[in-house]
Amino acid sequence: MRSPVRHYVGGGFDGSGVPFPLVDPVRGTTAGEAPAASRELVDRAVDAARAALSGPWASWSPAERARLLHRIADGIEARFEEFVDAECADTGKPRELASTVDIPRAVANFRSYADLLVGRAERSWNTPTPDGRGALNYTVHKPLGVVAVISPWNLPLLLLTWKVAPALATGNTVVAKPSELTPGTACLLAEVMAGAELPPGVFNLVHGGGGDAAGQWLTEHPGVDAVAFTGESRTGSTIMRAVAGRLAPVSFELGGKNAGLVFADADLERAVEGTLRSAFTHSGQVCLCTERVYVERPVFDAFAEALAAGARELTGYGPMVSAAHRDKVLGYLGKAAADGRILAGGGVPRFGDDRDGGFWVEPTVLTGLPEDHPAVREEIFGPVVHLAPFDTEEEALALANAGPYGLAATVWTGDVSRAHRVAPALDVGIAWVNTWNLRDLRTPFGGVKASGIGREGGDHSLDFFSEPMNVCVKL
Ligand SMILES: NC(=O)C1=CN([C@@H]2O[C@H](COP(=O)(O)OP(=O)(O)OC[C@H]3O[C@@H](n4cnc5c(N)ncnc54)[C@H](O)[C@@H]3O)[C@@H](O)[C@H]2O)C=CC1
Ligand SMILES: O=C(O)/C=C/C=C(\O)C(=O)O
Repeated sequence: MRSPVRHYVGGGFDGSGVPFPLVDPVRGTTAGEAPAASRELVDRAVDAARAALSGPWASWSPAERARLLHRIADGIEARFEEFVDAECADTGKPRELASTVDIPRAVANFRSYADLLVGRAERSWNTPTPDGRGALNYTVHKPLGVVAVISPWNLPLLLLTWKVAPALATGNTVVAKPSELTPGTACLLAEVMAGAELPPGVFNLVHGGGGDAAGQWLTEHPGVDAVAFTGESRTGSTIMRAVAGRLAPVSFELGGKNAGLVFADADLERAVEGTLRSAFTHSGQVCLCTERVYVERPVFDAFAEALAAGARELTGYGPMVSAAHRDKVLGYLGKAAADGRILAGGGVPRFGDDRDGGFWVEPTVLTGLPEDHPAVREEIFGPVVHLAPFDTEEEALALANAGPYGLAATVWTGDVSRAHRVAPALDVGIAWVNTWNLRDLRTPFGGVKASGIGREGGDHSLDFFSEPMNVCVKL
């Protein structure tokens, strides 16, 4: 059984609220419960965050805030195995994934924003004036105020800390709401915060659902100055409407339907290995995963055969996060089976043990569907990839750039000129050439079209969470 999930408001833990069940995705059994925050508790969290803005936190220097971020990172490392346990219990993801990606990246999120903060430059300009004495203009960065951070269930701690770290680095106060499906590591993070000598109210955590629950009450709250959100594009639209009346800024990382392009000049083995990783990491439940691959016709059959064989051989993958999500993914597979061909997977694996009650879907390779088919156009967010051939570079680009999303893409080619021609022509926020998900936390991260608003990462996050103010001094 998990340790109790609690809210953290004004520097104190709080277990109030109607409990909702937490389900083990591996077996489908109830594995604990979490309290749903009342509207009154959400109000208290926002009030605590507002009050903390004018408390001792306001006078912390960037160097002090950077030291705090390192203390938080140290605190996560000190309880590393507990964090891994909680992340696996909530998501069902393989231990290997949580211990090499999710939890180390949460640590890196705090450390890298600490380092960026210390090295951040304030710009200045010498401005000529008619009297010849000039003026000095310089920029001061102020916090936005109370920031709501709303995060999804797929990479719970990674995506929460990706926003909490820069928000605190820049002097804001935070009210965080993790996904109701995966509250465990956020609660451990609050325990780490409680031991990190953070003034009360600087970091607050409330649990509960999205619509007509903690998420909505937070985004509609007049005391929330900005919203940073990762999740579904439709939820992003709802949140935009919620903040529109008070014109609060938003930073959104939303869905994707990411394309991979495999050219005939690519190292095919490397392209297959990379596509297995980009399609099936965390069973496809990463917004950056590849869901459609376009392969140059001369190598289509060889690529399809090798990818399908690789998918059939995959072991050690995890389940879908919930029964509802499993049913959504299987719904797409049902339609795809009727309208196209399944080259690998396509169903539910049988284990002959208690995992048969869990939310599993086989790694699946599809082909033969038209481009307007729901399984090719809509974000499935599961272990499903569709393959289609192309004949020219122009056609490949047109196929990749079609559709409402524009988050990420991969290009597999052995031709350097082609790589530099094709990658920038893709309508996405990030294009990888001969690799996937190689991340440098200083680079801009986000999507175009329905995949997001704004960029996070490096200075982009520090800029979003700050209000730049110009001071002009006549000399
Ligand atoms: N980064 C991405 O691209 C992600 C995409 N998804 C996609 O979204 C689908 C649904 O997953 P969910 O986690 O349910 O995504 P979601 O967008 O519904 O939820 C993400 C977060 O937003 C909150 N939320 C939901 N409705 C809200 C509202 N009206 N106001 C404020 N907060 C709200 C949720 O409680 C959760 O904390 C998945 O099947 C997948 O297709 C899910 C996770 C990440
Ligand atoms: O920041 C990263 O490296 C990963 C981000 C992934 C998402 O935003 C997602 O899966 O939702």
